[in-house]
Amino acid sequence: MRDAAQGPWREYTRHAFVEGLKDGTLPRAAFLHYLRQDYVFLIHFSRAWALAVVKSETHAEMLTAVATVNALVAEEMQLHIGICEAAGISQDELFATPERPENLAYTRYVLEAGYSGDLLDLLAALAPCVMGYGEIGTRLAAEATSDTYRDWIDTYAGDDYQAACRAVGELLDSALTRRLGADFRSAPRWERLCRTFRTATELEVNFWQMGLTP
Ligand SMILES: Cc1ncc(CO)c(N)n1
Repeated sequence: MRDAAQGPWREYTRHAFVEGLKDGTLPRAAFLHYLRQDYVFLIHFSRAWALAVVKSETHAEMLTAVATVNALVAEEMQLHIGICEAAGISQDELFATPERPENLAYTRYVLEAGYSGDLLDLLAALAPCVMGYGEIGTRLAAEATSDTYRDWIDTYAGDDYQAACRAVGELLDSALTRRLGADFRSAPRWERLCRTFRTATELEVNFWQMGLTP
């Protein structure tokens, strides 16, 4: 799926916003604005993973989806709450953040993929978010030249997040095999799933771009 989205994937994982996190040149105001939007993003992203529980067909699928909901709500959103609190933004203020259109477009696209499709359609839309941040985290942990955004980088480079990426990768592989067969890349649906993955990747690029314009 990533091979089918090469151009957008590179724009996503090497966006100017990401490079600013790496070398610490990203303005603090842009980072906090992004983080507030991302908190709202994670609310809807958690809802989409909860929909993955609804669309599961096996206990193993349910387990991974439920673990992802928990990791988002109990861990990743805590990072946002903690950083914002330290910057003087209360939880009430954070929760009341007005949603930017780029944010709304992305999360509702993902939810819609799940509402009208099956688990595969939903996972194809969810995968770029999970896997992209996993890639960005490991690269920045190795290449960062500043400690300014170290907390953020360490969250995505850390063992917990990386383990979640592996679990989601295994879920996607097994869900594809179960529904389309071992040769799922030759199935008629494959191309459309790749297109969904690509669109979600493009929406990630727009999300970073939004982050640069508070
Ligand atoms: C926009 C966006 N994509 C992916 C992630 C990773 O969960 C995130 N926190 N925000």
